[in-house]
Amino acid sequence: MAEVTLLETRGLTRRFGGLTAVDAVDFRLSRGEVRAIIGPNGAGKSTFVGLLSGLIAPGAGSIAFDGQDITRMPAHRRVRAGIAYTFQITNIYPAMTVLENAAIAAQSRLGTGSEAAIEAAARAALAAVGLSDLETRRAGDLAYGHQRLVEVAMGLALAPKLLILDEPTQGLSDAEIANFIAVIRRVAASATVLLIEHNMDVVMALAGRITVMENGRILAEGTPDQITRDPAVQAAYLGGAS
Ligand SMILES: Nc1ncnc2c1ncn2[C@@H]1O[C@H](COP(=O)(O)OP(=O)(O)OP(=O)(O)O)[C@@H](O)[C@H]1O
Repeated sequence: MAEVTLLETRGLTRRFGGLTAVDAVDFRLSRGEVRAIIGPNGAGKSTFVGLLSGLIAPGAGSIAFDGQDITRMPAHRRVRAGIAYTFQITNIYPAMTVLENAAIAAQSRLGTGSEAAIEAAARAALAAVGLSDLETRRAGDLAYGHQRLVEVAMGLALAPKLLILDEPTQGLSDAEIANFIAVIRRVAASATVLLIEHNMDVVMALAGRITVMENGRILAEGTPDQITRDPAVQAAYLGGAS
């Protein structure tokens, strides 16, 4: 089946003072993929996805998304264009219920028009992450792993074409990680997923393709199999550990 490009960067660059965090990156993501970005600390992964979401402005280069040049589009418009982004840190409204949190995200997509439609979209997002039973609980009272799932549900309630997750399994227990893998497999049926992930078990379980970053550049790209066998990747990142 022919691959359709959803997102493409050319020469994407961001410097912080003398440091080039993202260095002329050419990157392509196809519709329907689950792609993992891996690489050592400081490789530029978070900066790269920050450029994609619009939270960080590029110094040079371009970003095309869904056939449109979004290089200079502000972050809130990128969300409306179909890019949802969840952060490394929990980003929910703790005093509100789980359902209200998802509804806030759904409302930002659907507007204030139909309350029933907003609630239905919020409930569908909670069902997708397995949180339906907890919808009346205060989000701030939930266990950390469940709060992370609320965050993913908020992303899903935006009905994104692309869901970007920055270290989503950080701080989760093994059981929560197993559940998260199942959640993302479901999500991948309707959205393209771009995942920064340090846990290689999660990467291997989910990613169709892996992009390895080092020093702001793409060091390698390929299937999990190709990446684990790549000598340059082993030397730079996997350290022979896998
Ligand atoms: N706002 C900033 N100001 C100055 N330097 C920054 C800023 N943000 C990132 N950097 C630097 O840019 C480089 C890339 O950082 P980035 O957070 O993108 O890496 P990363 O691959 O996501 O790392 P980690 O896995 O630790 O999250 C690092 O050297 C970092 O210190």
